Amino acid sequence: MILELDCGNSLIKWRVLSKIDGVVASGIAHSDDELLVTLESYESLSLSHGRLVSVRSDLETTGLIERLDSTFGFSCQQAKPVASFLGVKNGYSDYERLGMDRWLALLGGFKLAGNKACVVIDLGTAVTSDFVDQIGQHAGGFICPGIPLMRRELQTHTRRIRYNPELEATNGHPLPGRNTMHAVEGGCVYMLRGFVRTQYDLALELLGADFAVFLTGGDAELVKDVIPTSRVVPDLVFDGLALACPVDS
Ligand SMILES: Nc1ncnc2c1ncn2[C@@H]1O[C@H](COP(=O)(O)OP(=O)(O)OP(=O)(O)O)[C@@H](O)[C@H]1O
Ligand SMILES: CC(C)(CO)[C@@H](O)C(=O)NCCC(=O)O
Ligand SMILES: [K+]
Repeated sequence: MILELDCGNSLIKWRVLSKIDGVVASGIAHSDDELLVTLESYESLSLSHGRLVSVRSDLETTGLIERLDSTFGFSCQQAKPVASFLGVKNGYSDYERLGMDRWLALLGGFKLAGNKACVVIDLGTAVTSDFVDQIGQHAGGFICPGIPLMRRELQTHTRRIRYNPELEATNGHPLPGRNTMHAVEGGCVYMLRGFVRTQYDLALELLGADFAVFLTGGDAELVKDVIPTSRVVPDLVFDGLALACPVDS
């Protein structure tokens, strides 16, 4: 079985693939410790390979790889930056600086689009967009705060925005807020929706009319109706990870 890890800034998303049954287990962990404890608690998992993408520091990432090796006895492959792969050309002036989660989602998106132009928007802690044209040239993209960061900044830099967001999850398409919590949570959703709309307009200019739009990340559902032709692909980063780190055997 193959362990796949997406180590983001706030969470580690993990899943386990079996050759025969596909995804047999998945979850999120808030720390390396939690991840290892969780994985060890599954008696039915026999992990033989691992692959990982990380936007964390090299020190943190190597630390996790070493702990996985000593606990389970396999060395986890790490997706590393490359200038081009599978027909996609990294558009950053310094390709190593492009977040690996963005690069993998882009590889996954271009393949899913049938090697055609696409826009990939990842709505998580941070929100990112990336554009790739029909010949696989990545044009670059944008990074902006996602809902958790917007919410936290408002609470940190004002005196009277105080509420517990856990009381009510951000909802789909809110009406004007009649209390602070609804005003902020709804406002953040509209910020994302506005961003997604502008990315679509920009894609029309940059890519012409024929492009696919893929949405991924925890908040993709909140914006999907902004672009009716868009597809929500929750595992796009994992799809890209499998392309970048194939496991044979
Ligand atoms: N089960 C869940 N756990 C955590 N966040 C969730 C969950 N379901 C939806 N969300 C939403 O998803 C967003 C986080 O998305 P995602 O997990 O894609 O973040 P991320 O950018 O990958 O984070 P990281 O910085 O860890 O990479 C949050 O705004 C949160 O509201
Ligand atoms: C933008 C994030 C934080 C999104 O997870 C990640 O892709 C990252 O750390 N990127 C490095 C900076 C860049 O992509 O330009
Ligand atoms: K992410």
